[in-house]
Order: sequence, then C-alpha cells, then structure tokens
Amino acid sequence: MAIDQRSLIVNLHDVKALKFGSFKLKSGELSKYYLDLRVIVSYPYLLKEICSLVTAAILEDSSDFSKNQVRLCGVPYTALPIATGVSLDTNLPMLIRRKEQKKYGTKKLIDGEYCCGDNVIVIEDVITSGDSILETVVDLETSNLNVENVIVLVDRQQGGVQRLIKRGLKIKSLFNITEIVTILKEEAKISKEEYQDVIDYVENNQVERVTICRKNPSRTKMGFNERSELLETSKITQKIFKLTLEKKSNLCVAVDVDTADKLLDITEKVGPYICILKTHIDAISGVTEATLNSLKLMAKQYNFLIMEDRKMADIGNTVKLQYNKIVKWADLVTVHSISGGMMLKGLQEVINEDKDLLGNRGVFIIAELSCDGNLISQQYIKETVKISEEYKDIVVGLVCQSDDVIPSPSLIQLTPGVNMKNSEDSLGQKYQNPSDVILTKGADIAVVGRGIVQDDNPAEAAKLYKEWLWNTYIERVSNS
Ligand SMILES: O=c1ccn([C@@H]2O[C@H](COP(=O)(O)O)[C@@H](O)[C@H]2O)c(=O)[nH]1
Repeated sequence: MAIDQRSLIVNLHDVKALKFGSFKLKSGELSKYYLDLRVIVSYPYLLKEICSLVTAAILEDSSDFSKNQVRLCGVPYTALPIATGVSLDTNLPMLIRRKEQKKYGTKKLIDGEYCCGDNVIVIEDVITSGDSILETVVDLETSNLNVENVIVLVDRQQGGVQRLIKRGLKIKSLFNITEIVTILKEEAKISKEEYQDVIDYVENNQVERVTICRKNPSRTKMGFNERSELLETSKITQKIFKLTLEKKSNLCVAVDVDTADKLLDITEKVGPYICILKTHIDAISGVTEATLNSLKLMAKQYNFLIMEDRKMADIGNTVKLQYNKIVKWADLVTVHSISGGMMLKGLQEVINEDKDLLGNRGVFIIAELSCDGNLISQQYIKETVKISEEYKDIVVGLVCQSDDVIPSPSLIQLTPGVNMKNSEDSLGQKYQNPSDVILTKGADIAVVGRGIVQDDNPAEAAKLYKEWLWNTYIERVSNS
C-alpha cells in the first residue's frame, strides 16, 4: 500500500473518523469500532485526498465503461460530498438520489440530468451488509438508469461485498477494516487488544453465514472443511485443511535465510502462526541432521507442515534420487511439471516404498510463477493441471497466481508473491497484498517470505499476516 494511503488512515484516526470501543450500529448490533466518515467535510485536505483516490479508482477502469453516458451518484448522505468532489475532479456529471420521493411536482427519485440507459457509478463511504447501496441502486434502476460499478471507501468485511457481487455489481473498495487496523496497530494508534477485538468481531459478525451443498462447487467459494470432506480429497490434503482450520491460519512462511541458526531462530518465532513452513534448504549453510531434527520437533510442537521448495524438474529417475533425501524430513515438496507425469510416478514410488509415508507426503506442482518475464504459457498451465489430476493421491495442489487455474476444490492453491509493504523487488518478483491474493488471485494458502523474515519483529509480522489472510479467507467463503 502506498505511503500516502497509510498516512490517510492515520489522519482519519486522528480526526476520529475511525473510533474503537463499543458502538451500537443502525441495525442495533454492537460493534467494536465505528467509522464516522461524516466528519471529513470539516477537513477539506482529507476530503480532497479521498476524492483523489476514488477518482483514480474510477479512471483505472474507464475502459470498462460502455458508450452510454457515465454519471456519479453518492449514497446519501456521507458519500454526497465525496461524489461532488469526484465529479469536479473527473468532469463526470452527478446525480442525487432523494431519500424520500418528492410528493409534489415531478415526484422524481433522482435529481439531475440523465437519459434512459445512462451508466451510473455509485459511491459509498462504508459497506457492511450492502443494504444502503442496494437501496440507491434500486432507485436508480427504477429510474431506468444502469448500475454496474460501485466504489466504497471501506469494506467492513462482513459479507456485503459478496452480496452485491451476487447481485451482478462490480465492487471496488479502497480499504478493508483488516488493512486499517493492521496499519493503526503498526503506527501504535491502537492497542493490540483493540486490534484483536476488531479482528474477532469481523470473524464473528458475518451477514447471512450459510453453508450450501453445491452440485458444481466453485473452489474459492467453499470452506476448507467442506473441501476436506470431498471424496477425491487425498489424505495429505485433508491433513492440511484440518491444520489450517485448527490454527486458523492459511499462512505459509518462506524462511529464506542463509544459515541453519537463522532458520531455527525464525522458525521458533513464526511457528505458532503458520500452517506450512517453506524452505530452500540447499541455499542454507550449516544444515545438519540435527538441524532437520530440530525443525521436525518444532513442526510437531507448533503443529505445522514442512515444505521443501526444491522445484525439482529432472527425469523421473533423477528426481527419485533427489526426493529420497528430502522425503525423510519434508512433508511437502515442490516440482516443475516440465518433464511430465513420469517424474510424479518417480515420487509416488518413493512414497510407496515406506508405509509410514503413505498419506503423509504430498507434492505441489508449479503451474505459474510470480516473477516478471517467466516463460510459462497457457498451454503449459493446462498440461500441468492435467498431470495434477492424474496423480491426485500425492498432488496436494498447484503453486499459481490466478483463481481460474485449479478446477477442483480438492486441490489447494498456494500463492507466493505476498507483501503488505512492497509491490516488487529489484529482481522481478511481483507482490500482492494479503486481501488481493485471497480475493482476486484465489489463493487458499499464501506464501510470505521477506515480508516476515526481514521484519524487525518476525513473530509480530507473522501474526499480522496470519490474521489478515485468515479474515480475508473467511470473508471470501461467507455468504457464497
Ligand atoms: O512463483 C513463485 C514460486 C515460488 N516462490 C518462492 O516463494 C518465496 C517468496 O519470497 P518473498 O521473499 O516473499 O518474495 C521464495 O521462497 C520463492 O522462492 C515465489 O516467490 N514465486
């Protein structure tokens, strides 16, 4: 997230637009925080900054707009000054929805000039259930206007976005509440307890939480519990789902360090917050049998699995030799699919040789890479998916970057390239923030490396990532 957005959140907190404590909402429900964005009209510099962000979000998608006239409409009342500012910034004309229909004269619901079929972008300050936005959308539609896009400042992550998506609307939110409290905690504006209260509140206050039995389930919409019960889910995959649910964690940490001591030190710190610990053991000096034993002990103590990210890519026989060394200590391993299915047969043979390993070892296949300029093509991805379906007893899932790669809910999407502060490194690595990686990219488990390992306080950073990722996963599967 850009620095100016971080300072905007801090400023909003300072002017008491974001408040923490116990508050009664319009619905009667008690909330652990309150967003009072009405106050921004008294702070023109904040209003201006918010309008610029909304303007940028609108212009980013301007190619989506159909040829019909585009107009703006703020949900009354808080979003009205924002819509006005954006209208002045973009030159897009504005409409005003009346809260009550005029009882005389034109009896209009909507004030302003428009033609039948014009497209309206709706702007709102906060979304909880989505009801207020829908009221405005319905009035616009009743007046023969067309609404496809909605921009909200803050998503309270209680399922409103999903409800509106189901209604066919495209929603863009500038911030969500997990991002906000994460930043405020980092900036020492709220206490750990206040942060945790909000995180728990979001998880326990989802609108319309329902479990639906689906004939054609969509992976990203299903909960891990439902997915682990599917017939085709392998034993090792079930074990991962169970572990994520027990620890409420879909965080995998990549401990990319250069010495065995650092490996053990970071593992001890992040262990309580992760479901998988990922290593590049061949890049670490001083690793001995004792190091691997300590790692295994910590995995047991903190209940996580170990994955060696070796990205094996040779012929079946060579891969078999390599895997014989890894299989003793790593529950999971990564492979490239470049040499085809026989290589997986080699891995399967290694596992089958020891009955204690059966159902306790698994493979992630690389289907996409997170770095710029990689050579993976659409055809390669398709063939990789095919191989994963053929070796379902040992393939746990795919390492990929898009939500449409994995067709089956019994396979797990592991996605690296996650960082809440940076958007890239100097060697082509591309990053998403935790919300995007779960909601847009479709990750089930997200891999964070330097964002945690190079933080001054890796334990604290792991906790923050864990909570952000898990809350976003809960938000994704609620109401679907
Ligand atoms: O496409 C891929 C596949 C694997 N990785 C690995 O994940 C971590 C990412 O580390 P960061 O420090 O968070 O960039 C690293 O171990 C890579 O080898 C990946 O980044 N992209």
